[in-house]
Amino acid sequence: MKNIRNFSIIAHIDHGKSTLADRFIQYCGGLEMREMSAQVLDSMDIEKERGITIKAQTAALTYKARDGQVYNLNLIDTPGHVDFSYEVSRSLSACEGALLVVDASQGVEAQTVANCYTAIELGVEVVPVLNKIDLPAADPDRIAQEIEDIIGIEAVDAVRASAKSGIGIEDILETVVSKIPPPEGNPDGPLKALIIDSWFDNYVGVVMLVRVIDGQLKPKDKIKFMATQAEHLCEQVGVFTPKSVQRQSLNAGEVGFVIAGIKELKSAKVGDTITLVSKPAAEPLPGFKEVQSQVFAGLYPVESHDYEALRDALEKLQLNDASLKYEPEVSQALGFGFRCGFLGLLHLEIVQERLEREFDMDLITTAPTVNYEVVMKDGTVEVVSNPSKMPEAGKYEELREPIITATILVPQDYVGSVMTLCNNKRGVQRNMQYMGRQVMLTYDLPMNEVVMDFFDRLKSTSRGYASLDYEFKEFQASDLVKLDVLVNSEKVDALSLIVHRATSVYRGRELVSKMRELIPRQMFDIAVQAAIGGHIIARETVKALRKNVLAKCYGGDITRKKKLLEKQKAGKKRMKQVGNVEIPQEAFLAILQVGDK
Ligand SMILES: Nc1nc2c(ncn2[C@@H]2O[C@H](COP(=O)(O)OP(=O)(O)OP(=O)(O)O)[C@@H](O)[C@H]2O)c(=O)[nH]1
Repeated sequence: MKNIRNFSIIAHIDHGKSTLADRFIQYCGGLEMREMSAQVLDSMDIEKERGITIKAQTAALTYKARDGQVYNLNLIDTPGHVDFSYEVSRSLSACEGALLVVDASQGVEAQTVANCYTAIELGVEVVPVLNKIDLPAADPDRIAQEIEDIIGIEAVDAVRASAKSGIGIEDILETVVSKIPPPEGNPDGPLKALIIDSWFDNYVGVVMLVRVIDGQLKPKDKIKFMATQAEHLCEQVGVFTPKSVQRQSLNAGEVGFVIAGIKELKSAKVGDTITLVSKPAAEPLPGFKEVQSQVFAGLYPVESHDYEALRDALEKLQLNDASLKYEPEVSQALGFGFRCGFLGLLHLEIVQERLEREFDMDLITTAPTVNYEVVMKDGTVEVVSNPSKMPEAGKYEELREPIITATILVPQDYVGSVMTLCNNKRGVQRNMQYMGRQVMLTYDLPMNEVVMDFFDRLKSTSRGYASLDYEFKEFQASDLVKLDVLVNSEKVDALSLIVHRATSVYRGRELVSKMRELIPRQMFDIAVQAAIGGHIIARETVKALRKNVLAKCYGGDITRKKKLLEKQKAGKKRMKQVGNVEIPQEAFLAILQVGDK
């Protein structure tokens, strides 16, 4: 075990984690620099197109160090986005060390800070690396100081590297060997293996990436999942190099994959402990958690006959994404669809995009919402995630909304505007700390304000410099009201919103005025109204159309006429007929464009 090193890379999105990982693979695989084209590296990363690593990948590397010994380096990749913090914590707890990769031209971001703290709490050795030193704007000395100020670890001597040009790669690997401790564990104890990640493979079923803490795991062993109590027969074990290579066994201290003929991802939950039926461990490894959806939205097919296809697509996506939840839902306005639960906004965006691109679905997505707790008169608590299902005012005792604690890291110049933004979003300041050039702000914020447009606004008020990390804190009673939208006097359930009373009138007005811009003119006047508890608070009219689209092409040119009709048809795709009015997708998300008072 003394020649094993298990480590992860903590880095903010785009700071170069994937590029660096590819370099390690290249270096340890013994390939010459010139043999490794950019394309080869890129093809290993299926998530490249989006630029975000979602599924943790791993690689077992063999490294001959300067001391002449051969080391077994297990690199465990971690997702880099705020929505996946639970996965990050599980990956980190499978490691003894983590490389903190910071872009030497950008500096430390809130997400990296949060992940570093998680690592430090888990007792993981954090080793800083300054990447992208090839960039003219790189200022490694200043960034090293920043790491010391903000994270509080020694960084002045951090390796200066460029993953892109291959500078400092060997130095990093040497630091991994010298600074990160080898794994400890009992090779003869009862098996305890932590599931770091799991995904579905069409040929072999569920593949689990595990870290064996104690004991040994071999094919034909009868295994048991301690959280779900399910039992399976281990069929195959092996490691990724990053190609999969079968092994006779996985031993204490090692990282590798396990295949056990499991058909459903939900039987192999990230964070669960695998043990042997014949010699079970007394207790599971700490830290297991059921992941909970934080953000919800309705997804509806534009064409109602695509409903079954949408169900199939969601089912397929769920095979590989256990955190995606969905259940059928009927909307008066939109017909049959699904209410889906996501880990966060980015997760929602990814799912939506995959449905549209990979499954060719035309969807109407409703504005994202959160879970509310409704305390009924009889004291029971109901959880409601769809605003249109919210009971009428007066029927319940109290409404509670989820509050998150947000950590924002921002350069001093933008502190003022970020604080204004947080206040507008009903934030309560908890802390403010100066750390070198940066300021760390801690706010309690209502999650429903954050899912709206908080992230975009944070970026725009700080010119992209502020970074955010958040975690759920608690449900808190709040004075919330339901805002309904009526189109030609018909209530459109899919447009209902929950808003705070203080801003409800303003939001209602802004919303209908935005919708007036977004709903195309039709052959008749369309009244768009906002109502709270039956009272109309705002009204706008989309005036009837006087000309038709073909009026522009006086007679003659048939191709031009066709083109216009085609264009109109394409534009129609993402519209939904509500009553006799066609409402485009953007109008369902109009609330996201409503600013603050
Ligand atoms: N100039 C320069 N660019 C780099 C370096 N390392 C990475 N990059 C570039 O930075 C961008 C992001 O790199 P990635 O490796 O994809 O970053 P990542 O942290 O893995 O990003 P996610 O996968 O989104 O988490 C890419 O365009 C890389 O080519 C470096 O050392 N120097």
